Amino acid sequence: MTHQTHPFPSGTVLGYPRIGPRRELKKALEAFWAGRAEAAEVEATAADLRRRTRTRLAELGLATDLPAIPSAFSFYDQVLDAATVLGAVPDRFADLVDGSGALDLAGYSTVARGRGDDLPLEMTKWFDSNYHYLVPEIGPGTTFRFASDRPVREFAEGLADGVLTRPVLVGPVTFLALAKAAEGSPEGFAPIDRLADVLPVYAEVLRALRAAGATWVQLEEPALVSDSTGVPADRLLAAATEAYRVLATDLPAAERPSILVAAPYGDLRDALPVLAATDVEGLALDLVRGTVPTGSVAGLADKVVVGGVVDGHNIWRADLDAALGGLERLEGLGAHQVAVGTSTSLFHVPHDVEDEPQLDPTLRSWLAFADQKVREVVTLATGVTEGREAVHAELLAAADARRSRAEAPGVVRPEVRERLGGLDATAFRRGEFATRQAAQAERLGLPALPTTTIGSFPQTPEIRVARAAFGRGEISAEQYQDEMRAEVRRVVELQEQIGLDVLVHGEPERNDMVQYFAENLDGFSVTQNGWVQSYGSRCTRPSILWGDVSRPAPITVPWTTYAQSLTPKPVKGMLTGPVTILAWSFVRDDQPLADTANQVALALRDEIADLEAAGTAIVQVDEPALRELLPLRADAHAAYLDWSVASFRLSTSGVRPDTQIHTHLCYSEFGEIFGAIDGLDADVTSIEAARSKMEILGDIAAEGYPRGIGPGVWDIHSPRVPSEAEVTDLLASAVRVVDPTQLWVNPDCGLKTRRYEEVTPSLEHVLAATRTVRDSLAIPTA
Ligand code: MET
Ligand SMILES: [Zn+2]
Repeated sequence: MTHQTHPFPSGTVLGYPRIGPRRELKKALEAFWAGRAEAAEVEATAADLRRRTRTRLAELGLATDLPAIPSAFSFYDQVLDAATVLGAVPDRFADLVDGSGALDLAGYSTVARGRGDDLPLEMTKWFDSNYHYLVPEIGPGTTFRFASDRPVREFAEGLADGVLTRPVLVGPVTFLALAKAAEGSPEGFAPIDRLADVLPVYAEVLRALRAAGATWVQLEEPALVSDSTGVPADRLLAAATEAYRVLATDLPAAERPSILVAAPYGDLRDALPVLAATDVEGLALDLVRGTVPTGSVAGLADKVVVGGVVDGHNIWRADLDAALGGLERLEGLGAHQVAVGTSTSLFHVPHDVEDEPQLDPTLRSWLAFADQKVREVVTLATGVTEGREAVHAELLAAADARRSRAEAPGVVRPEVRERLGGLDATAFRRGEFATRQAAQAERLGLPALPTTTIGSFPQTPEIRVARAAFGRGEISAEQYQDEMRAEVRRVVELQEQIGLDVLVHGEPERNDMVQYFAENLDGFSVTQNGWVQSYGSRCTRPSILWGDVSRPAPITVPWTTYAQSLTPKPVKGMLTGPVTILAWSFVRDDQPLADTANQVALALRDEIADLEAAGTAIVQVDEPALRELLPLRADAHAAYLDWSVASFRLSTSGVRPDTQIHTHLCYSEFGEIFGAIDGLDADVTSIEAARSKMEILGDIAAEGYPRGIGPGVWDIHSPRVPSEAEVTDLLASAVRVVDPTQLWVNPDCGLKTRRYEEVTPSLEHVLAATRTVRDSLAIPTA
């Protein structure tokens, strides 16, 4: 040992759900934002949640006298928290900080949510998860200071309760790698340029934590497992060396807690030897996505290595035997101590399987939510310290669960496998686009710049009330269906009044675009309380894809054909694509994702065939999550894009040339995967574009993309109603870049989160703008 390391527990988790088993934090925050609760009430709810978390984790077997229990609470987002600690608040919110640079809960909420014309911090996906973080804005002039001692207070709160926790902070390299250059930054500036200026503040935080009694701190550095942060690899590695020289070497060990650098979501690769060569006392490795390093790694001899063998990102029970094997190999690397951990924080999974009494007991026996995963960690830690015999019964039970999973009816269905195995290349290919284009033009007779929407119309309180009543058995299936049909009729009439060209039924019957299909396909189950945080107070309830997938009966056909019966205009059928269904569910881990995606694709293919047979001329298959599952490592991109594009094509290639296939993409930057979008071979692609002022169109024009494209002309993420002039400008800029015969007109995304007060005038403006631009083109309208 070159210097003193504080004792570390034999088992730990990197983080735990923060929103509460019954979404208590969500409810408290939303009441506060709505003016129905005081900040002090939210603080009290949060303190209570933190206390319950500590108590629960201790009950489940994590140590309280060694820093096994993370102190990783957040009111909204951990990246915003780091910005708050560093005092890095954008200038437009400068009035919200007090004399010492701190934000109160109201100010913190405003930075997260915006006010009037002051836009909130931008939100984007956290690594390859479905969690969204807030993007810090850092410029050359951003001042950093130790502005919020919240992490210190929360640590002290645990200590006062008799629990020695381990504070968790986003590390300096990741914080800067995920930040964006503040507006007005000079060309070539990158936030990582400010590393030397944030490190002294991190050092102060570490000193304060030590003074409060913390023995270990966890600094999260997932940027080091990714090629996708925009910071070149050599720059990231140099930053890691510099950061941990300043924090671990220059700052003497006696003046700070021991440092655990955590690298969730993947393999450190070249960053492992770099981190191992620093004086940090511990490294947490993701051994679910990554592997145990082979060969020797210099510098591990005086370090604690946390082997993240329990998957923090999915819900299946661990293969405890294999996990122990991995930990044994890890011990072979000669670290000072090997501890057991989760691969990532557990905030990606729900709290407790016991909260799902309605789930099939066999399925339930295969699952591990956060609490079950803590038990797995504790079991494995016993196995490591006392030997396999000490946990013999637990190993057997885990093996039994896996066997039951492999053998249970529905997990492997020969008819599904045979059908997939029997496919040849033609199942993935449509005919020539030119032929399709001519046939579709003839069948549809649409005007230039056809107008449409993305699918959903507002989910009104009445719809939600009816769905809840139906769920509770208070109204019959017929009553529910009648109410939804009445809504479809209203939506169709509204679209006709506004003058849209291609109509939708409005999706009132869908609670969620993935769960709806999960509920109607074999191979899926849905939970009652399985909420996970998506961003801020928003949660989703991912479905569980556990078995071979097939479609027992048509799903959307009755809704689409009913809508079509009400209007002579074409009504688009609406489906969610295979990649998005996978991305927003907990997916089986016992076969390649590509195979699972193709099973979903075949079920959708059948649905599309039924829609086509029922007379539907246009079918849209949404793939908003196509970019989200893109692997963090560049060398894995090609294989991913191959199977994801193939599954979309498998779902859509069974149609006649005169049936028009649309797809819809949103939520992220698609420029990077433009080739894949082209590869989908959809006749028309609608894509989020309003906020970026149609940036994507440049790529499209440059690539010579031949098919239809509908760049969003209305940013539906805010309640703002765009003016007719604004939409006209966007469309006018679009027709300058793209051949007008390819152009469609639509909003950025579905309208389900908006209200009719916004939707009706916005769509009217879109239609008026379209007429203006059509006239200016002098293309005859049909
Ligand atoms: C997140 S993409 C949403 C697409 C879906 N068809 C909707 O309009 O809601
Ligand atoms: Zn969308």
